[in-house]
Amino acid sequence: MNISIITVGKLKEKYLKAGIDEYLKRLSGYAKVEVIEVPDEKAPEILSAVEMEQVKQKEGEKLLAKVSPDTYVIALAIDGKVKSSEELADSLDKLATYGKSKIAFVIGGSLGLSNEVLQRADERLSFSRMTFPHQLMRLILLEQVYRAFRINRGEPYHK
Ligand SMILES: C[S@@+](CC[C@H](N)C(=O)[O-])C[C@H]1O[C@@H](n2cnc3c(N)ncnc32)[C@H](O)[C@@H]1O
Repeated sequence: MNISIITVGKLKEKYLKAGIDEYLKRLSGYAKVEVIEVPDEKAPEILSAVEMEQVKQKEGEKLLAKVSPDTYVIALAIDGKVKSSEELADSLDKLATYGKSKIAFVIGGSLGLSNEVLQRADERLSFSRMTFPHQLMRLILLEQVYRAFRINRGEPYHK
């Protein structure tokens, strides 16, 4: 299985980078996983609603440019479907069974994902109704993907 995590902005914090590298290393035994960063749109702190939409749209175009037509896209969205770790594991297992070998998880920038990205997505996944910083979201997602592979292989994992 080929998994891409497509994200906005360059990861700056060392502590997040260390965690992400650790999970990428752990995942290397289970799947080909890569993190793709697209540049964020430079914008002032205060934006009008129209400007915010423009930023999301431009970032969305860059995110979608990294998605091939045969990729199954899972958009991370606060108002998406909440799943347990076991349910996520089961979804990934089913995708593999049905021959979906390319999966992209898409994480929005600080303003979120554009409608175009949400429309392209095959599903929207929520990690709760809370808002997480997009850079931390990468780490949380990688840990859950790792957990999913451990669950599917029947390997022990921390409850
Ligand atoms: C800082 S959040 C954006 C917040 C923005 N107001 C929104 O509603 O999308 C950045 C990105 O992280 C991801 N994200 C943050 N919290 C999430 C959650 N609880 N579940 C799923 N994705 C989340 C989403 O992809 C989101 O676009």
